[in-house]
Amino acid sequence: MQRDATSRIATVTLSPALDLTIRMPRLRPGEVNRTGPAELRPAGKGVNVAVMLAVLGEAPLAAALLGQDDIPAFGQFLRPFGIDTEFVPLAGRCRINVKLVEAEAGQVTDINPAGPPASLASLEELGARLARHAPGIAVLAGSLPQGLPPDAWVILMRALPAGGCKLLLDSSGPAFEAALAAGPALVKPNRAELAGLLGRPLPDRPALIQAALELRARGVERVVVSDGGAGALFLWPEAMLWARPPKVTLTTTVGAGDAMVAGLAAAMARDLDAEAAARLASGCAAAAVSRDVGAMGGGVPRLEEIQRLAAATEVEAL
Ligand SMILES: O=P(O)(O)OC[C@H]1O[C@](O)(CO)[C@@H](O)[C@@H]1O
Repeated sequence: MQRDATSRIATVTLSPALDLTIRMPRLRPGEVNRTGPAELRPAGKGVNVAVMLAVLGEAPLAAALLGQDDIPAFGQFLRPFGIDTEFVPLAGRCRINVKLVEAEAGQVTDINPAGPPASLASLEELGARLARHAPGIAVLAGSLPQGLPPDAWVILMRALPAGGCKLLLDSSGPAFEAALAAGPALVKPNRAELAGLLGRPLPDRPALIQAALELRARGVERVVVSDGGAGALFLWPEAMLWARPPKVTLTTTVGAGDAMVAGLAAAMARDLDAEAAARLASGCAAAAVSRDVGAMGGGVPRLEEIQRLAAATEVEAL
């Protein structure tokens, strides 16, 4: 679906990764673990969001700071999805993030090392290139590379005309806190990230609602707090909802949050109301956690499955 410039979505990843996914019944620490073939594929939060947006029928731009040796592999991976790219090269290789999926234990262990360091000049170059595409929506996703200050997202967004681009933020730690100054239209922390931002535990639903309201009081129009299998809270200007997708068979939790962010960005581009946005985002997340993760380049949910899960999502007004 080709959209006009006001709703063109750009995803920005400052610290992309090659995800190395290894599946095994159970990890035996300290022993030799032999497994079936592992999967290595281009990823990182904004990259994953762009792929899911393409599945939804959008035509996103994926922008990133990227180790120069990996630029061909990322381009090759994204091109078949019809995703345009804008990569500012960094010296060396991007990081390899290890995902250990233990089927018996039903758990995924992520090991996300630091990638190559980035400079302020590379960030400014990315901002200038992004400005040339004049996106209507920018998804700022993932962690920051070494070498950039916590307010890197704010610096990057200075390159875009003020108010000309809606920001959707999915970051964590000090970068999340600092990026609030860029005036995001929507933020999507998970429970732990929001608890980290506010410096207190958020043990139950009332605590999550209170925390989301506090973010709104800080000027964020739309707040989504994802809470794993329990669903997610959607705080919109006109409504507060809890959405819970139907139970699915879990294959991996990796990328579930990114899929939800893609649903939210598409909802924003399509001007969907709170309930429709909650359904689309929940359907994307549920389809992502139950996707077929077999082969290299696989692991992309089908649009029909997203639509089925979106329609079957329970939406409760709070
Ligand atoms: O930038 P972060 O927070 O290290 O997250 C990156 C990781 O998150 C994912 O995007 C999954 O959400 C992985 O593809 C990637 O390895």
